This record gives sequence, C-alpha cells and structure tokens, in this order.
Amino acid sequence: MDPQATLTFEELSILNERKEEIKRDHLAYLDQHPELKTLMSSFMSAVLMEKPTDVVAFAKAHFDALTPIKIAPAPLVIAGPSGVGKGTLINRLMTKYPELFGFSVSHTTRGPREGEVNGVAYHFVAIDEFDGEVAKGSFLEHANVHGNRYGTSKFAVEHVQAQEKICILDIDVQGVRQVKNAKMKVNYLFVAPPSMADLEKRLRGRGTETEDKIKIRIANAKGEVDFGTAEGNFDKVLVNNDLDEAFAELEETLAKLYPEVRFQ
Ligand SMILES: Nc1ncnc2c1ncn2[C@@H]1O[C@H](COP(=O)(O)OP(=O)(O)OP(=O)(O)O)[C@@H](O)[C@H]1O
Repeated sequence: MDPQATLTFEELSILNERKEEIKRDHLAYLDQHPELKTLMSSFMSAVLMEKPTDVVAFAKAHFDALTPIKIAPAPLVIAGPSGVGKGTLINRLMTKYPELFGFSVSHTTRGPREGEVNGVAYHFVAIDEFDGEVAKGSFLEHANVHGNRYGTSKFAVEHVQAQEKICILDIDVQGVRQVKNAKMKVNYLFVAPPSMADLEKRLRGRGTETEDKIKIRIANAKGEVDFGTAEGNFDKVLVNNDLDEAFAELEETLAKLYPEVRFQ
C-alpha cells in the first residue's frame, strides 16, 4: 500500500512543504558551487570518450588525478551604518594586503568630476544606458543616491575575481538585500558600532557631514544594525570598538572565510 495514502491532508501538506524546502536547499547549494557542474560534466565526457568497462575504477583514477580547480574568490560585502569605520578597516586591509583585494568599478549616471577617468573611477553612463543594464539584470545591486544612479555590475565584480582578488563591496543594507537575490557566492560581514552614542561621536568627529545629515544617518543606523545583527543575515558581525582589536578579528574572520588565502 502507498504509505502516503494513510496520511491526513494536513500531514500531506507538511510533507510537501518539507519536500519543497529540501529542493530549495539543494538548488541553493548547487548555485553556490558551480564547480560541481564542471566536475560532473568533465567526468561524463571522459567516461563517454573512454567508455571504460570498469567505471568505478575509472572514476577513482579520474578523480585521484584531479588537480585543484582554481576557484574565483567569493566577493566580500562589508556593510554597516555610516560612520562605523568600514572605510577605515578597508583602508587598513588594502594597505596591508594590496595584492589580495580589489574594488569593482561601479556604474553611475552622474557626470565625471575633474580628474575622474571613465572606466577607472566609474563607468559613466547615460540614464537610458543605465536603465537598459538594469532591465538586462546586469547589476548585482543598484541605487538612487541624491538623484543619481549607482550600480555594481556582475561583470565588474567578475573582472576583479578573474585577477584572483577578493572583490570588496562596501555597500549599504539595501544593497545587501539585492546582492542576496543574485545567484553568486558572496561572504557577508557586518560592522557594528559598540553603541549608538559611539557611532554619533565618530560621525561628528569625522567632521564631514552637516548636522542634518548626521541626524539622518543616526536615524537610519538603528534599522541597519537590527538587520545586520539579525540571525542569518551576515556570516560575521564585527563590533568595531577598539580599532586594532577589530582589525585583528577581521583578519581572523577572513582566514576562516577564505581558507585558501594566507592572512597573518
Ligand atoms: N574603532 C574606532 N574607534 C574610534 N574611531 C574610529 C574607529 N574606527 C573608525 N573610527 C573613526 O570614525 C570615523 C568614521 O569612520 P569611517 O569613515 O571609516 O566610517 P564608514 O563606515 O566608512 O562611514 P561611511 O559609510 O559614511 O563612509 C572616522 O573619523 C574614523 O577615523
């Protein structure tokens, strides 16, 4: 007898829901491991070319001889409220490990400022072109900032990955939500302030914002910290209290997230 025939409607829907959940989980895993497809199709091609009689022995020899595939390092998102110290930590990283990290070149619809070279500072594009790229799904994330559009294209990130560098994405919480929808393996780090009072002190201390802007940033920070510290949103929440300690913890975190890279 079919074992499912004895289940109640409620049990059946729980079972179906569970099956869907497992399917989603499997698909998410496959999305994060594109190398699996390469491995399996290269094995199948080898089998079909050789047509071995002993497939198991052939498989053993095939996988034993495998040299590690160079896998592009996952980009690193560093998010956190304005003034928390993201830029400070990133500068330190870039200074200490200049060859390990890179930045992607963003697209923008704002005009170039003096000295800004197209393709270096930004890809400067017209609004129509920007919208076209949005429609094509070219952007990992994009936003409107003070009337101008900014976006990080997948291609720009892949360009950094192709140089075997970890692409740092210094983006806000809205950007993080968008990147999470893109099917790309990304590591997520959230930088949190020791307290809101400390955050405010840093923003004022930096002296780059007007009082109104400081107020807006502080008001936004609460929601950002809630999102950043919520279970499952980030791989690591780093509290930037003492800068040296936070940097040491950042290095430890990176060593775990990128076991193939040496951080010391
Ligand atoms: N651990 C720390 N202790 C005290 N001050 C800090 C610390 N980290 C950074 N700062 C100071 O806080 C201010 C803000 O830092 P920073 O500009 O790096 O922030 P940010 O997160 O990049 O901000 P934004 O998102 O607005 O660019 C700077 O003046 C910086 O020197």
